[in-house]
Amino acid sequence: MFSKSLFQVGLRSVQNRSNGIKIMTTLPPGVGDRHREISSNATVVGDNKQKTINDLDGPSFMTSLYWLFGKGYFQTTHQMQIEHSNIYGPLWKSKYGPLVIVNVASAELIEQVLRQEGRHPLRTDMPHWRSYRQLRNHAYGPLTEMGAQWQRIRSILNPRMLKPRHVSAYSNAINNVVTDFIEKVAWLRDSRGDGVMVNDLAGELYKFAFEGICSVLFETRMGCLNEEVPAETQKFIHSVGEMFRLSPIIILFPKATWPYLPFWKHFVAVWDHLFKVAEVQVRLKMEEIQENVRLNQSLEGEYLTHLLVSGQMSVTEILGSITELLLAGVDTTSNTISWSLYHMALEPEIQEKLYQEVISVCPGDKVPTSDDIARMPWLKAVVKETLRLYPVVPGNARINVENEIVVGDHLFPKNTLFHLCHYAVSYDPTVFPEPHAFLPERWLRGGQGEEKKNQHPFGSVPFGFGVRACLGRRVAELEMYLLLSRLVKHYEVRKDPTGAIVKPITRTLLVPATPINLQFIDRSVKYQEEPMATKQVS
Ligand code: HEM
Repeated sequence: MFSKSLFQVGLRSVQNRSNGIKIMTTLPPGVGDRHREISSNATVVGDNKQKTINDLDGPSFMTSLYWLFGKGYFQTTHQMQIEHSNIYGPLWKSKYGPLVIVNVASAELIEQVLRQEGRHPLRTDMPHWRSYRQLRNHAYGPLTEMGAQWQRIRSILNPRMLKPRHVSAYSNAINNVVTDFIEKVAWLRDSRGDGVMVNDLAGELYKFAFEGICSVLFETRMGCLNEEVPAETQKFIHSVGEMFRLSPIIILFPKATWPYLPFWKHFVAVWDHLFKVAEVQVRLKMEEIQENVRLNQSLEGEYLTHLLVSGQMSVTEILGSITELLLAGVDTTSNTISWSLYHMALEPEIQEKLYQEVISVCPGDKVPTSDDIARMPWLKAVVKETLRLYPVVPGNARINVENEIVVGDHLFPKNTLFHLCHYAVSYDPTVFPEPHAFLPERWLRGGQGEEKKNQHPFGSVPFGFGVRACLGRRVAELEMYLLLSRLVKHYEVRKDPTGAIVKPITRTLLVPATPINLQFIDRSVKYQEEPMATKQVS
């Protein structure tokens, strides 16, 4: 009955369109007045015809291939977003064989797409990731699941990942990992960096991030920050990198050809390893729980214990979800922290402001808690600005499965594939003046932060928006805040005097193209030595 009435309303809107009068497009249930305003933009053009995908300009298949492989944008597709939006404007279509993608590169239009999403938003359905799971009879997790089943998984996984009360309970576990990382930096510097340099910081931070997310999910330590990293862990980190490297290549080929591709076997093998690591931990945790039950001991625990004990998901489902959480939790935070430190090394005055903020909130040996972090606006601004310049997910592909939608003055049918060009918008000078400059103050209230009032809220949405937004956001933020604040308190970070500028490339995610090497000067040693140095100079 409900669907029937929807159908009738839908029909009416189509009739309106054909009458050539101003259209009030049918909106999905639950979409408010704001969207009606948006829909009223769907005015009829002079020739009485509603604009559609056919009216969009954009590169043909051959032109797209030329850009990717002739001009060499395959690994800098984020940069291609900017170039194409300069040529075609904020809305254009790209063709890849039979696939037509509608690119959206303005804050207003991205807001329109995201606000009109239905109850079960869909990223590109990652058919190759799903194929692997079908091959091995694994369950889908939050990244790969769709529809009502996706919603069910999220409703189970969300509370202990996103509710502040639960997330702040992870502070101790993460702080322990941070303490080890600070020591590891000293060891790396002294044993491999001539007493001053840490080479390939992102590589080291991958191990930090893996250790951090494992300490949250499994309530256990994996030894990634030991001097010798366990081979299995090293292999996990390598497998994540390989999977992200192969993904954009495999997707270029038709599904039927995948099993015959020379690298498909490798793709399957790296996924096997990712699942294996999670499986070992799930099995160990189940044994621990059984032992506790046998001994009549409490089953208190955080993430994995909770999932296993609450019985809301089967073990296969838990494995599918935990593997995807692990996968999503490594490259994302580690790269963001690397870029933050890189910029602070390039801009010592920004680092100094952060240092002053941290020592005023946490003087002496005080280790920051989530409450302390709440009193560090500069720290948060540094992370926001980093994510603006380097959005880990530079472009997000979405499909409007549930409704036809209006974007700008175009009407798009159900199942249109949109590519949200977050990177291009992050560098839009009308949203962020001086877009290439690293200016954390643009996120602060007052002072230069006056700008903030004028900033479009969809100018930078690094964790996504709405029900399908990042599941690990709060944990990621906690990890980044605790690590950055404590690292900057302990060390002064300086740039590599011989180093060239590091640029990002896209490997599914946005990552540094070349290693980031930085000097780490122990602040306590520095301040003991500084008078000596001054004396020598005088
Ligand atoms: C700097 C750190 C991170 C950034 C910038 C980031 C960003 C994102 C973005 C943009 C999305 C897509 C949202 C959308 O489609 O609207 C996403 C999804 C997701 N993220 Fe994160 N993420 C980060 C860290 C993490 C961590 C640490 C975890 C795991 C604990 C995680 C788990 C996930 C999962 C599971 C999804 C899929 C959610 C779904 O489709 O329902 N992320 N993330």
